[in-house]
Amino acid sequence: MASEPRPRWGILGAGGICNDFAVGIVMAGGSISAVGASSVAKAEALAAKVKAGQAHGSYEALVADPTVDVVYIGTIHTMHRPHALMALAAGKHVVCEKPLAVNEAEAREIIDTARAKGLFLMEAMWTRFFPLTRKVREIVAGGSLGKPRCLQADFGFVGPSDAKHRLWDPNQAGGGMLDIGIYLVQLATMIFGMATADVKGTAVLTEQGVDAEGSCSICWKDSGTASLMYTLRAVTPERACIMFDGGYLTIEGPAHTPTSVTVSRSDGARGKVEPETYTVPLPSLKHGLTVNYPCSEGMVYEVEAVEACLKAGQLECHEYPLDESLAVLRIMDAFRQQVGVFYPQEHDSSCTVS
Ligand SMILES: NC(=O)C1=CN([C@@H]2O[C@H](COP(=O)(O)OP(=O)(O)OC[C@H]3O[C@@H](n4cnc5c(N)ncnc54)[C@H](OP(=O)(O)O)[C@@H]3O)[C@@H](O)[C@H]2O)C=CC1
Ligand SMILES: O=C1OC[C@@H](O)[C@H](O)[C@H]1O
Repeated sequence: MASEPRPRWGILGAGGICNDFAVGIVMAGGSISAVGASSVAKAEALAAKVKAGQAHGSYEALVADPTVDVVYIGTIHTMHRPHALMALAAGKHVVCEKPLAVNEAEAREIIDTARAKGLFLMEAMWTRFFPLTRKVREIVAGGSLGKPRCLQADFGFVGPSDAKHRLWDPNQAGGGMLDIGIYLVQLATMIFGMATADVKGTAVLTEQGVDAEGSCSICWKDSGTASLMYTLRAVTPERACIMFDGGYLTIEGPAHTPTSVTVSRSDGARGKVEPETYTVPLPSLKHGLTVNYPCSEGMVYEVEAVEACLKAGQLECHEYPLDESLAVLRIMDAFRQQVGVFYPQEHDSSCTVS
């Protein structure tokens, strides 16, 4: 019996993560129809590497390409909204890098558009598709450790020395929360859910006014608390620990791309636990392919998950639903409001942090 054709991908952008996601498609045995970038030379360079059929010198040409079914958007944060809206307007399914948009209001506009058009949309929160993230969810839902009560997690690295880099630039919605704090917040919503939470934040801001380091405490009064710390100026273990009434679960660093998880069960005697470790190594890169970001070999899991959704005709992914993208942005909006990080585009559009 002939197998169904795979969805044909278009890669919008040719920067660091676009390469890595495209490598994930190649590793999944998928099909890349085209790459579209700000210049044809950039598009051609990536297209040659991942053996895409076409290279377009504009994003408009990419989304208009009839051989593209689903567009992956890997441009800077501030371009996610216009690029997602452009691809949806052209009738394409969309997978958009994290954060789905700069704030909740922008994300809502993208989501409403996708839903109105009956097109698939997902924020590319690749962590959700790692085998060990799925294992963590299974353990939490299974209830054998009891109820999750607290989460403690960190993510940090020393940011680029180039002061103009997107991470430091308010015009590109820089700062640590939207870039890496988001991984901690999505872990918290994965454990404690999407209900409205009380958010308390503190942060160190740069001279340009973006957050170089921050600490975010979240309280869901009926379920638990999260204590999250991120930094762009220190190396951290990038570990996460979920604490239950019957023990604790440690996701070893790098927790956003997990390869080792230890479950420590309490036998009832205070201070005594029985540890059990699960490991799943990263998949190997296919010959000749290279990635820009640590552990991007794991992009393949996300590609497989999206393709499974498309094959099943789903318009969103139950492992990272759009309402959860909104819940995460709501928390990040509240955090930014408290620590005083506002982006220029938020002053002159209706999309403001509420
Ligand atoms: N899932 C993950 O692990 C990771 C996700 N990301 C996410 O991916 C996105 C891109 O990050 P990254 O790949 O590191 O960034 P890069 O700077 O490497 O690439 C960003 C791309 O955005 C496009 N772009 C459009 N407008 C501008 C502009 N005004 N200035 C600069 N670039 C512009 C460019 O596309 P073109 O090539 O067409 O010129 C550029 O290549 C971010 O949203 C980030 O959060 C980043 C790293 C890891
Ligand atoms: O998503 C990400 O994960 C890895 C980081 O290095 C990068 O800055 C960020 O965008």
